[in-house]
Amino acid sequence: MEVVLWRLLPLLSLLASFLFFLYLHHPSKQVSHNECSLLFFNHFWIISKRIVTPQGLISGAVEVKGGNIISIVMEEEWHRNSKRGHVIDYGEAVVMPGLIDVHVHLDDPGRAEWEGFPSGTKAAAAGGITTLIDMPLNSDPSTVSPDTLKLKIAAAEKRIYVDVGFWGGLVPENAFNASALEALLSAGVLGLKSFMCPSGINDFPMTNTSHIKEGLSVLAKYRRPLLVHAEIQEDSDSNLQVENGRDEARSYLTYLKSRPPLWEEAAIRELLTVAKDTRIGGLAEGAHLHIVHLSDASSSLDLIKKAKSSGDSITVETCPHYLAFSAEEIQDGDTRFKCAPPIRDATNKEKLWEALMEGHIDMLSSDHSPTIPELKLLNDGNFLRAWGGISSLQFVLPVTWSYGRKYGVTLEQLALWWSERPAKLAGQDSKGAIAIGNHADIFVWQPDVEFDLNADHPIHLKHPSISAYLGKRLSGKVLATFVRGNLVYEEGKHAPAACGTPILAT
Ligand SMILES: NC(=O)NC(NC(N)=O)C(=O)[O-]
Ligand SMILES: [Zn+2]
Ligand SMILES: [Zn+2]
Repeated sequence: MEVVLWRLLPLLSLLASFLFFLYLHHPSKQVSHNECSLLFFNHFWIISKRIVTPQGLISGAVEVKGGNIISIVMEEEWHRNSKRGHVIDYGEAVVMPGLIDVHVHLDDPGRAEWEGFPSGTKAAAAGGITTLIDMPLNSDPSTVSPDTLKLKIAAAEKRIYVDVGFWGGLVPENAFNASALEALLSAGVLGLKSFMCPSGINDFPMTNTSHIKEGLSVLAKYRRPLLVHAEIQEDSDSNLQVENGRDEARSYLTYLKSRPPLWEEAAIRELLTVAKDTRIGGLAEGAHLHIVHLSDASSSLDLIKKAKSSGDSITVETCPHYLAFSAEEIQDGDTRFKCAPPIRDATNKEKLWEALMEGHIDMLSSDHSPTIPELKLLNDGNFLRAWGGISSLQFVLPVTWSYGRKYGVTLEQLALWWSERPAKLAGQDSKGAIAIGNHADIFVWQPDVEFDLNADHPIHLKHPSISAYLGKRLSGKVLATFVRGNLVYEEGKHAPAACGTPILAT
């Protein structure tokens, strides 16, 4: 009897391992007691033939444990490797560092009906974005003090599916008050943001260069950036046309002429008078200036290039909508395309691509700035009165890729523009690259898979109808998104619980 038992033992243990395997892979077990992730494991390997690392594209495996990347091995080494754990093999699909979107308006708290943290961060996860930095305006109140930052953090609690940081507002009320700015920075905003023209939001008034100079001198101590909406309202013919008839107001050209490139150029010219303070040995050494959503690829860009070569600490972003669309294609009355600065002509678009490819534009951001469809005035089509802002968050990756292919955009460039440089701007040393020790913020996608962005497509944004990309055919399907090792999105499904981390600067 005893002998029989001994003989059966290997068989029994085989059966036990098989049952354990079934238990782990049973569909109902995919969602464990850990509701933050669609994956049961805390220690696992991601394998792919195409992993984008700072050293280039490799075929190999990324080991994730406790939310971090703990090792990266090449394919040859992997085959020699005997220590294995749970393995997810993505084959030819591309594994990249999660995108970091430094310019997002989620409008929460106070205007969550415009977007809000839950839908905004679900859309981000579905688009491969693992971290976003929320703008200080369009929420109510604006984030301009420690108390208003507290409201943001409270609103984000258990409602964010990806990591979220916050920019604070530099406004006339706090700009000349160094201790107020220090309190805001000490409370954890990653940097400040200001407008050189009216922002469209009453509790976020515009700043002039004196305010900005003061802001930079405080930011210098914290080594954090100032982001600037660089347009200065100059007189233009079409300012006078606001009261014109319905047809003029529906015409895209009327709107385009109301915000000429001169507005951007004038703002940047003024900005550069204080940007020199950021040079080594300057009054605000340690601070950094970042120009958001550049649209003008002519004189404005020339000024920025000159400032960079003079040693100013300055960077610039543009957005997918300036790279995808041109004024010529925008139909009159189609206010989905209204944003500031405006989308300019096709020649300008070509020059933006050229500047991006040549490295004069440092990074990309969505400037996702939605509202309720009623305020987009989609029926009326009045470009002068509609809310300005493009709705795009979930689609920035396929848009950059689809429209960039003819310019020869590479996967490494995508990682540079959408991960590495944004991480640096936001001071996130543990993010922005697939590297040992970093957070396991990773997404997996199939660049060649095309899809029609129509009503059948799962859109997680609160108001899909206002998206400028609706009706487009795009290339690049996101399969899976990991935030700090949690599988937060896979094939149309999100993790049950919202476990993103609010990021506060220390
Ligand atoms: N209040 C806004 O969200 N404005 C935004 N609007 C745009 N870009 O049209 C922006 O970033 O300037
Ligand atoms: Zn702006
Ligand atoms: Zn914005």
